[in-house]
Amino acid sequence: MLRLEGIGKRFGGLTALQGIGFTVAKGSITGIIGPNGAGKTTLFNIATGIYPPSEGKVLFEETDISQFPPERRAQLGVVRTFQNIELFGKMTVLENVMVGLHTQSSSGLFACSLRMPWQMKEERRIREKAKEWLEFAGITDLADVEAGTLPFGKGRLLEIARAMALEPKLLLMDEPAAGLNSRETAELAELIKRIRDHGVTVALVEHDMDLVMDICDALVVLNLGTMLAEGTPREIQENQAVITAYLGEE
Ligand SMILES: Nc1ncnc2c1ncn2[C@@H]1O[C@H](COP(=O)(O)OP(=O)(O)OP(=O)(O)O)[C@@H](O)[C@H]1O
Repeated sequence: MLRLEGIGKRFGGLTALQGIGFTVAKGSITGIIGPNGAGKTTLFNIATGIYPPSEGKVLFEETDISQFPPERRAQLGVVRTFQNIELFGKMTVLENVMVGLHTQSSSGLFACSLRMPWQMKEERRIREKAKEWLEFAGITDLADVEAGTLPFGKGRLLEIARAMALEPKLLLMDEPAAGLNSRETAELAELIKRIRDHGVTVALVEHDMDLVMDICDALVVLNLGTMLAEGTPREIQENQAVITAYLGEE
């Protein structure tokens, strides 16, 4: 689904990544892990189009998207979530998902504000669709709550619902468990598995090892800008180089 080939990234004289190559298999939940400063965020930014790689290629379904900006990737089905949740705080939970759907709709926000009959119908369709995504994320009861007042964990679920409304083929998540307590993390884990079971491939950068080991089908371990290992969670847990890299950090 997503293939990285020989990815390198330099910031001035600093080599942040070198020779990174792996595939995110269709239908998988793939985790990218590694000690602090390993290059995870840099790799995530390259995969999502924040900046291009200094060398190598990002291929999505065999299309070279290395130079595509985030919007163009989203049109192809590569959608991301943010570590710092970016919601419209003054809008309700439901409206936040509706905004995402409007950007896809033929009429758009402006036309809908004119309230022509066919646009009203479109508006109703979008509202229904948005409700379905709230249900999917388990936050239906919060539909009319102002998004800015949500507890952090619910905000994250909303952000994911909004991303899912774009009907991605691949969802890239930047530290989805950051800032969540254990109950919220468990809720998140269930949602991410549901997303995979819904047919959406997931790749995530994450620090929470328990979560990663629980939900991921495959792991990629970065260390000091290079690839240290890849394999199943069990293989990674038993990998001596990985154990040394993590212990060396403490
Ligand atoms: N925009 C930038 N300009 C210069 N150096 C950068 C930039 N972004 C990252 N780096 C450097 O690249 C290296 C990898 O950083 P990166 O943030 O990708 O690691 P990380 O694995 O995400 O770390 P953490 O787990 O602490 O978030 C670090 O040495 C960092 O200082």
